[in-house]
Amino acid sequence: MSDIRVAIAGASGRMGRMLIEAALKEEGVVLAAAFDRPGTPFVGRDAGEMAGVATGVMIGDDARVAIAAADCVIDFTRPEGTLVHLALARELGRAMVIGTTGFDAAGKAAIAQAGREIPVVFAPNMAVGVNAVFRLLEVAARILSEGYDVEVIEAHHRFKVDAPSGTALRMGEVVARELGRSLDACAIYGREGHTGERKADTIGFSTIRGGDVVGDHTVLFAGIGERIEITHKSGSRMPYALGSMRAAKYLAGRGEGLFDMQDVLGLR
Ligand SMILES: NC(=O)C1=CN([C@@H]2O[C@H](COP(=O)(O)OP(=O)(O)OC[C@H]3O[C@@H](n4cnc5c(N)ncnc54)[C@H](OP(=O)(O)O)[C@@H]3O)[C@@H](O)[C@H]2O)C=CC1
Ligand SMILES: O=C(O)C1=N[C@H](C(=O)O)C[C@H](O)C1
Repeated sequence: MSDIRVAIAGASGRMGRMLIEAALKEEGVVLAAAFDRPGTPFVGRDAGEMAGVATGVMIGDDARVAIAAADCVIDFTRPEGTLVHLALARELGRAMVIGTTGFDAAGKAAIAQAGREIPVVFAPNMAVGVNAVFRLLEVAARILSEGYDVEVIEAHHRFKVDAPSGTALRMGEVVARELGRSLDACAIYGREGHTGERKADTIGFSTIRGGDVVGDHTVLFAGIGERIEITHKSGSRMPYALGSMRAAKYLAGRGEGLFDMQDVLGLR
């Protein structure tokens, strides 16, 4: 199989930099382009500069030119940016890996629609460990389906703009599905004042924001007399970037379809 040529969106962002570093190291992946919003100070500089490598690939500000130069665009930006890049990938017939979180229902529908024309991996967390936790949660929810209250607790850095995290929401969805519930119907996103007793069959979410926390997630199953906690802690963003490289390679030569990291890792 020939190398997959990737374009990195949001090249100067926290994930963009990590993705460039990973793409430069990953066998079977070639960094074809890197781009960011017009006006971003890094536009016009070498994409490898922050990783201390001269690549000859300059950070551009024209998404169309960058996406056209690649087989696959990897996007960790913001929903509004990702949807513009998605439209370009559709028009140009390019594959796309989407790590951005915080989409509304219309955004998710646009991604599903694009998956009917181009190959797309869309996942709230590309780390192998988190995807293993999704499977562990299915087992835990099945065994602890009676008499245990489910709470999802997540912590992230002060710069994160969406809450709860995409990963926390997916954890809630995994548990809700296993328990035969709809997350939309049973999620509680905050408590304040006289809340009354906790209702059985709800799934609660708690969000912590502070400092430089990369990303911690815990699902708590709280019973009478015992508690079970399943926790994942990120110490670096590199596992997200390496997972994204696996996702890009998974899409190489593949036809249209909407996939997630469970597909990429063969966990279905
Ligand atoms: N799926 C996963 O495994 C992971 C997902 N994420 C998600 O990835 C996303 C990015 O996170 P992070 O790297 O920390 O964020 P940053 O804010 O550090 O980077 C975002 C980048 O996207 C650019 N950008 C912002 N808005 C737009 C837009 N409208 N159009 C085009 N580009 C835009 C920013 O440019 P500028 O600086 O000019 O605003 C910046 O370069 C978030 O949604 C986060 O939740 C993060 C880690 C792992
Ligand atoms: O914004 C982040 O940093 C992260 N976002 C993703 C999410 O919302 O789940 C993944 C990871 O937790 C880091």
